[in-house]
Amino acid sequence: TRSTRPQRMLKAVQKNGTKGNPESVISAIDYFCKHSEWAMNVGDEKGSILDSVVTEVNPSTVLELGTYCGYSTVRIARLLSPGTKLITLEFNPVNAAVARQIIAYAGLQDKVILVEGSSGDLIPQMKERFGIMTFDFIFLDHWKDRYLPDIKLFEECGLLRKGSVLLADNVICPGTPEYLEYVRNSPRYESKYYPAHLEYTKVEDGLEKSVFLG
Ligand SMILES: O=C(NCCCOCn1ccc2cnccc21)c1cc(-c2ccc(F)cc2)cc(O)c1O
Ligand SMILES: [Mg+2]
Repeated sequence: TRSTRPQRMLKAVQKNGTKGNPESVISAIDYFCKHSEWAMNVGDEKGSILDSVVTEVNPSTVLELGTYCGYSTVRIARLLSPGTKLITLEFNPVNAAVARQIIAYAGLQDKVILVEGSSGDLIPQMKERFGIMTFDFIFLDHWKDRYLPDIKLFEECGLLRKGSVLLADNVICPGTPEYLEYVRNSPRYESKYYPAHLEYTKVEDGLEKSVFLG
């Protein structure tokens, strides 16, 4: 059967990237998306904002919802302190298989735990399966209609602490209106919008950073 876009992206990384060099993997994916095929990675513009928030938080416990091809996984993992690992959830097994190879090509496989499944099933298992108490940093980049139910699940499962930072992609395009309304009106969060554009386009999009106040 015909290859998938993530599989073609992996080939481009292996051709144009340098093994063990995360920056070259990020550049190879951005080049592929700008010159060959658009793909729904967070991209370079929003990726720089992601980098700055991760650097500011310097998290010890990290969760990413929505691995896709591993682009943002590589962006985050390359900035983590030695010994820190990030957990990333991917629903689509074909994409997960590509992501594992892209993460390994970047040399970051020891900093990443990639779990296949849905957030609704896996979030309640975080404490028992991974020995997590609370998350310092969460990147939301999965089904846009799961952002709101999942933030409520984080609260119910006691996975947030005073100061936990949630960063959400695509709050304008495709959009997460119910999530935005919740975090911007809840007294339990301090939220800030970072304007940008949909990856590799001129379409308006942005990231919403929300700090849990306890
Ligand atoms: O849809 C998007 N992402 C989500 C993928 C599936 O995620 C499924 N998934 C991954 C873990 C996971 C865990 N639990 C449940 C579902 C779970 C997404 C879409 C666009 C986009 C914007 C404009 C367009 F014209 C077309 C597409 C841009 C983005 O940046 C995105 O992130
Ligand atoms: Mg996204």
